[in-house]
Amino acid sequence: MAFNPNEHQHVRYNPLRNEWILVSPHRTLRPWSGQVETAPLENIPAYDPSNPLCPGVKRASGLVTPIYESTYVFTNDFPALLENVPEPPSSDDPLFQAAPAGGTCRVMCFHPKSNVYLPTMKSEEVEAIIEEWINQMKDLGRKYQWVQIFENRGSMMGCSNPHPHCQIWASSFLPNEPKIKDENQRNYFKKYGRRMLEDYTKKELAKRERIVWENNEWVVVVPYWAVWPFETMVLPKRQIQRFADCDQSQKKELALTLQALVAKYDNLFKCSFPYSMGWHGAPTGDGLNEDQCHWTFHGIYYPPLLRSATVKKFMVGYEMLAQSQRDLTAEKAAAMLREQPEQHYSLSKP
Ligand SMILES: O=C1CCN([C@@H]2O[C@H](COP(=O)(O)O)[C@@H](O)[C@H]2O)C(=O)N1
Repeated sequence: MAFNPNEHQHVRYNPLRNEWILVSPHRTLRPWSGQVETAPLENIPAYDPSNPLCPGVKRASGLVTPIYESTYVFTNDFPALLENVPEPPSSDDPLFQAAPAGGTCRVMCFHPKSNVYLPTMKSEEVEAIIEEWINQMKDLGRKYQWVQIFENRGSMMGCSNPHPHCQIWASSFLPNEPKIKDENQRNYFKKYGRRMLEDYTKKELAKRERIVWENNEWVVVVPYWAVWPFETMVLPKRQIQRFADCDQSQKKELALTLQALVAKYDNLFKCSFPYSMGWHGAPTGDGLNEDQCHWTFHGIYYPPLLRSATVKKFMVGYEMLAQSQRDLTAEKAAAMLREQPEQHYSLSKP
C-alpha cells in the first residue's frame, strides 16, 4: 500500500525549532466522549466603568486611563519583569545556574471600545495598532535584547480582560523560543546561503497545499509542521528582518491580512476564536548591531480549539512526555480556514 499523508501516520520536521511532530490522520475517525466546554458567551458592553482598560477608568496603580481615541499603552501594574532590581549571584555549579532578568511589561489597548474585534474594526484602526506595535518595538528595542508582543485572546487562553488588548514584555535576555529560532535560521543560512523562511514562503506559495490567505505583501499558512490544530504563520512575501522594517504597503496589507485571518478563525466555529499570537523578528538591543541576515520577521497564531467552539486540544500525556501529536492534518486545517469567508460572521446580514 502506498503512503498517503492524509491517511497514514508519519512524523514531520520543524526546521525552525529543530523538532519533530507526530501526525496521525487515521485518528480523525475517533469517537469523542471527552470533555465538552460551554461556548463563552459574547455580550461584552462597549464600555465597562469597572474595567481599567476602558477610557477614564482608574487602574490598580491609582492612575486613571485617559480618554484615548485609538491605542493606549501603559506599564503593567502587576509586571512579570521590573526594572532596576537586585541581581542573583553567579554560580559555578553547572546544576544550579541563575542569571539576571531585567525588563519591563506593558499593556497595549487596541481600541477605546471593549466590544470590537480586529475584523470588525476599520482597517485604519488596525493600521494604528500595527503602527503602535512598531513604535513599541523601536522604543523598547533600543534597550532590550528581546521585545515580545503577544495577544492572549479569550478566557480559554487565560485572558482576564475582554477589552481588546495585548501585552508587551521586554527582556534583557533572549528567551528560549527566539533563541532556538535564531540558532536554526542561522544554521540554515550558513549551510545554504539563503534564509530559511524566505525559502519556505516561496515553496509554500508554489505548492499551494497549506495556504489560508494571501495578498500582495503577506501569506498566511498552516505550517507543514504545525502542532496546534489551526496554528498559522503570517509570512512576508518581501524579506524583512524586523517589524520596524515594514514599509507603508506592507503595513497596510498586514492590517487587511490580520482582519481576514481573525474573521476566518471566528467564522470557523462562529465564536471569538481563542488564541495566543505574537511576532518574531531579529533580536534588538545589542542585536541591532549584529549581523541578523538569517532572520525573517513573521507572525505566529497558536489557537487551542480542536473541532468546535467548546472542544480544545490539550498538550498533555504523550505530548508532554514524548512529543507533540496531531490528528487533523495541516493541509485539512488550512482548507477549512481557507474556505471561511473573510468577512466576520457578526457583520453579515441576518
Ligand atoms: O489596573 C490594572 C488592571 C489590569 N492590568 C494588567 O492588564 C493585563 C490584562 O491583560 P490579560 O487579561 O491579558 O492578563 C494584566 O496583565 C494585568 O496585570 C494592569 O496593569 N492594571
